[in-house]
Amino acid sequence: MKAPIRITVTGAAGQIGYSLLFRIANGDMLGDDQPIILQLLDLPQAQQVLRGVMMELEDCAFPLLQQVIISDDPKIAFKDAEIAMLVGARPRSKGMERKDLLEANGVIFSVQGRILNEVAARHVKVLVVGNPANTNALIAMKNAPDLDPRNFSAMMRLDHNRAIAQVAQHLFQPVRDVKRMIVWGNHSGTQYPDLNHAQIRGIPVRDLLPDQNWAENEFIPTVQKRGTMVIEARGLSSAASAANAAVAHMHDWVLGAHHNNWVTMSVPSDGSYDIPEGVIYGFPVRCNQGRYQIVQNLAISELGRRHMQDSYRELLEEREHVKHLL
Ligand SMILES: NC(=O)c1ccc[n+]([C@@H]2O[C@H](COP(=O)([O-])OP(=O)(O)OC[C@H]3O[C@@H](n4cnc5c(N)ncnc54)[C@H](O)[C@@H]3O)[C@@H](O)[C@H]2O)c1
Ligand SMILES: O=C(O)C[C@H](O)C(=O)O
Repeated sequence: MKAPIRITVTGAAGQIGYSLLFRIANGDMLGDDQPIILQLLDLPQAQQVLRGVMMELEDCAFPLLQQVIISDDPKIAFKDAEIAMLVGARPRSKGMERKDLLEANGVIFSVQGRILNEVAARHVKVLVVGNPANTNALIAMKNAPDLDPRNFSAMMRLDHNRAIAQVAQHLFQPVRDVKRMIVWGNHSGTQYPDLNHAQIRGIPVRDLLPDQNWAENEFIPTVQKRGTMVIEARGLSSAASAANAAVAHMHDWVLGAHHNNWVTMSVPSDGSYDIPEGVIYGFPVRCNQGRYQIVQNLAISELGRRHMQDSYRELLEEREHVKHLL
């Protein structure tokens, strides 16, 4: 029997939390042989709801779930955490851009970064979901100087999955066969979903497209705007698909992606693809034994480069806006 892993989930009483916790407790994230302890954080006014969520977790009698701790104190919730899923933050509503949330949400991540630095396990893996996710992850990372920056990531997996689904649907192909998708940049309208390296059973997706203009005219804008379309349809931002992406992100980071595939993670830039250090940026990565490596030497078109630099510049603007928190 393995030792249990402590997993912190913030915003655990919220929408994403309600879809996420049961998947984690069922073993979907860390495997069906890995016992877990859930440490759930939410605001004082959400504690009653959180107690209800805890009761439901208990009522599932998940064999892997050893303990559930609920708290409104981040020092308790992050204590010895080996995995931290930072979901707790305000979502945008109709008509807002994700970066409009920086004012309201940025400070949450400076506080939580400091507390992670103080009380979490030194090898904690951090995934920031709360928007604007890339810049919030940068804030958390900068406030945790004793932790390895490579332990911090932001979620682009939902965009990655959306891109795969669009290609699979367009070409009437099974989702599982679409490999080597990438979504570069920021989790925002400037992201660059790139199918130029994607393959279906080894055949380049580009060679399968009946209309070469589809990528630029339909695929890219559809993926870029998908979050907005969900908000317009549901009146609430995506939750189950976000939780699913968070589970997949952490699963692949810890246990490796299936079938030698690569996945998109937003991670600290290291100069790869002319994206200078100093932002958290969506890159294609391979994961192995709990570590990720940015996939290198991919050819990027002129148009692709422009998209990638636009998204980089937007991240610089966001960083400038929160420089007092870094
Ligand atoms: N990166 C992505 O792909 C992606 C996808 C979907 C949603 N999101 C973002 O995730 C965040 C959460 O979305 P949601 O739909 O679950 O929102 P929600 O409003 O339903 O839940 C958020 C929860 O966070 C809690 N919270 C707020 N501040 C907190 C703090 N300081 N500490 C702990 N908990 C706190 C709230 O009380 C609430 O329970 C939003 O910012 C949303 O925009 C990101
Ligand atoms: O769009 C949003 O605000 C929520 C989330 O980031 C998404 O992509 O669905």
